[in-house]
Amino acid sequence: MAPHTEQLTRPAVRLEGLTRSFEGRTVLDGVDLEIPAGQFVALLGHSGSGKSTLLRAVAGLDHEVTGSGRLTAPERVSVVFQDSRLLPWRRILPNVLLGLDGKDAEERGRAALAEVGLAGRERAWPSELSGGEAQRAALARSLVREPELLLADEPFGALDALTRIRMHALLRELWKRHRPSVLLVTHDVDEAIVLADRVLVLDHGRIGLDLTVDRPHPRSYRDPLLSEYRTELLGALGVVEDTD
Ligand SMILES: Nc1ncnc2c1ncn2[C@@H]1O[C@H](COP(=O)(O)OP(=O)(O)OP(=O)(O)O)[C@@H](O)[C@H]1O
Repeated sequence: MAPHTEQLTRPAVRLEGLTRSFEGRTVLDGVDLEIPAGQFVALLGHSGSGKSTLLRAVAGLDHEVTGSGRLTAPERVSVVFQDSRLLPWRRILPNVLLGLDGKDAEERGRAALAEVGLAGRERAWPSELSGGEAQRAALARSLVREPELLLADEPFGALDALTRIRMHALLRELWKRHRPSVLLVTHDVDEAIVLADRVLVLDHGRIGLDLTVDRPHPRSYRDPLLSEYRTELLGALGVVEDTD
């Protein structure tokens, strides 16, 4: 996988007045958003606030949905979901290579698996992988396509706490090496502030808070300076912290 060497100055993603409704109910109500190329962004919001709807719109996966507005996204977009969506009847390497052709595809697939720590597991079946390993394979399948934009919808939501922390480090490492723009949907405020350089809160169909997290990486959950960001984000989500 070659890193993106060119530094693009145009925004990778631009939403202008994006609306989406279901059965007459407005979920996205004129969202305006620009994500510069290479930026790592997290999107928070209450359950049902429209995070996945926004992500699906950017991914171009919502053709049948009622809506309006303008949306610009890069050509090469990869999506990672909460479940790995590996095909159970294919081994790991063919899963990673799905839909790819070209002479060097296999070599790239093997390199991607090595990058996510799955060297030697190319011939394993998806059922033989742990949840964390399956998500690693899903990341390899995304990154082997050299996306300009990586969309991730709760990719670590089903993993145990320790595996999540390892996956955070891996995702950040992969981002550093390949520099796609990232839009990470999560429920987890700590995940957002540990990983992302900008955190958005979706509220009543719009971006209610747009927060730049200006702390060096790697970040620790225990960093007291992150607690100000946490408080501000929880406030935007309407959660009052217990100060006892
Ligand atoms: N295809 C659909 N048909 C009807 N309603 C839908 C559809 N997709 C989403 N919705 C509704 O739109 C609202 C926003 O859903 P969405 O999945 O985007 O929220 P979310 O913020 O991602 O939620 P969660 O955090 O619980 O995953 C919800 O009320 C949901 O029921």
